[in-house]
Amino acid sequence: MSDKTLKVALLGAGSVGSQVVRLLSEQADDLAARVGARVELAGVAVRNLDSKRDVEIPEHLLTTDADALVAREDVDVVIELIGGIEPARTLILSALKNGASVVTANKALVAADGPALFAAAAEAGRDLYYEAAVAGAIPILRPLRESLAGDRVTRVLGIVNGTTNFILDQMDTHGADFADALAEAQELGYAEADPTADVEGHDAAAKAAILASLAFHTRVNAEDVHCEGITKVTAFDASAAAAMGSVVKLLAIAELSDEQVSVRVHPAMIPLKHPLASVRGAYNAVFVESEAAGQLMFYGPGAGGAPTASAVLGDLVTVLRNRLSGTTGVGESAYADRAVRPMSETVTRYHVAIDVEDRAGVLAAVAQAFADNGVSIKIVRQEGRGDDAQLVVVSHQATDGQLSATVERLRGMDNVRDVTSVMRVEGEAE
Ligand SMILES: NC(=O)c1ccc[n+]([C@@H]2O[C@H](COP(=O)([O-])OP(=O)(O)OC[C@H]3O[C@@H](n4cnc5c(N)ncnc54)[C@H](O)[C@@H]3O)[C@@H](O)[C@H]2O)c1
Ligand SMILES: N[C@@H](CCO)C(=O)O
Ligand code: NA
Repeated sequence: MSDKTLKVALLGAGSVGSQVVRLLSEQADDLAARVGARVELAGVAVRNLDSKRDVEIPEHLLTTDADALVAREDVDVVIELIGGIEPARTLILSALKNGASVVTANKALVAADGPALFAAAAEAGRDLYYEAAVAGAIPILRPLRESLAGDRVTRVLGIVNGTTNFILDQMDTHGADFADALAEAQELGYAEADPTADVEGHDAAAKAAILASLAFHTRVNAEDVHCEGITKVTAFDASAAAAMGSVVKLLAIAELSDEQVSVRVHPAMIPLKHPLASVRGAYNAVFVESEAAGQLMFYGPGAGGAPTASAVLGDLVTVLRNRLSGTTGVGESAYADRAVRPMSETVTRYHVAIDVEDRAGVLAAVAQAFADNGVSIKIVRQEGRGDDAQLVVVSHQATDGQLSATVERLRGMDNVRDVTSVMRVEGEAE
């Protein structure tokens, strides 16, 4: 083992940061053996010195001056666990400029401004690793970046937000109230500082952008991702899914077709027999389809302090080994420069439930609305309800533009009383 001691500066000691401190201390000997040098905390930047923390941090390590900490010449690696765009961005850029490598879990920042960060790392000859940013503890970025680098990935389909999966699961299995389930996810440390990012789908969209960039060797940022969250998912949607032998999940989907990428996050019905249907609680799973390997599934804890810290420590060991041997890992691979397909041209399927008047010609008029938009119908089910009827229509594949135009037309029809549920259908053969 080298006599050198490698120094780590930690920014942020919240849910994830405090677990990183714990693991660095509890596993110090193993980490030293694996890295080939002792690993020591140089300092921990916090917002408030007196906050109550999940782990005890020696007082002399704490500072509220993150800028001064990243400017220290003896720091080899900066771990950024503050979250958000600023000051995280400026701190990471100055860490790289000062010659430190960086490990971060900050998907919001990587998805918003990845190329500038990767360029700064390349210019500095340092590493920027972010495995914890997508699907927490699950190794998914390195498999895409390294293990699958010789294959052609065509599709990534994932449950990548623990908070929303936890909420949907609690609503589905225990009939839980949305607000109670969200409060529990916050209590368990899964949710973002502002949980709007979780429930509106922005957190999953950031992860989808990162996955798509790595899978398809191109640049996709958060703004390229069509994003719908779970706030409009109702108990009726859940029961409509159950009636179809399906379950509602918030999916992140990145696809490559005709050399264009399409990237989207939205709730969708998936059949109970699909492997993603059994992903419960705050667990995540990412399904990868590639030309030679076929289907691969990566599954595990997608959120929470300790699981996320596991991914951070994994990156830390790699980055420190690189430091010792004077090398860096693989940088950005964005040579393919692919166009992003608009959502309206993305192919999907819809499940639509409508309340209609139960009289002659109504079914034909509804069918005509689908036909006029070029949408073929796969399943129609009708249930009588006094003078009304509930119609459930499941379409064949069509573009999202054709499908949403059909729903608009249904909403405007005199004999349609209400469109009670509109949900995309994924993970099912045509
Ligand atoms: N919690 C998870 O399950 C999870 C999983 C994967 C990735 N992440 C990511 O990890 C990062 C940290 O998440 P978290 O859950 O630990 O958040 P958190 O809110 O629990 O912790 C963030 C900490 O940073 C501190 N902080 C904010 N601004 C600061 C500043 N300028 N200087 C010093 N400290 C500052 C806050 O006081 C807080 O203690 C985020 O980027 C998040 O998206 C979290
Ligand atoms: N808030 C995120 C943390 C993991 O990135 C989630 O719930 O999945
Ligand atoms: Na991960």
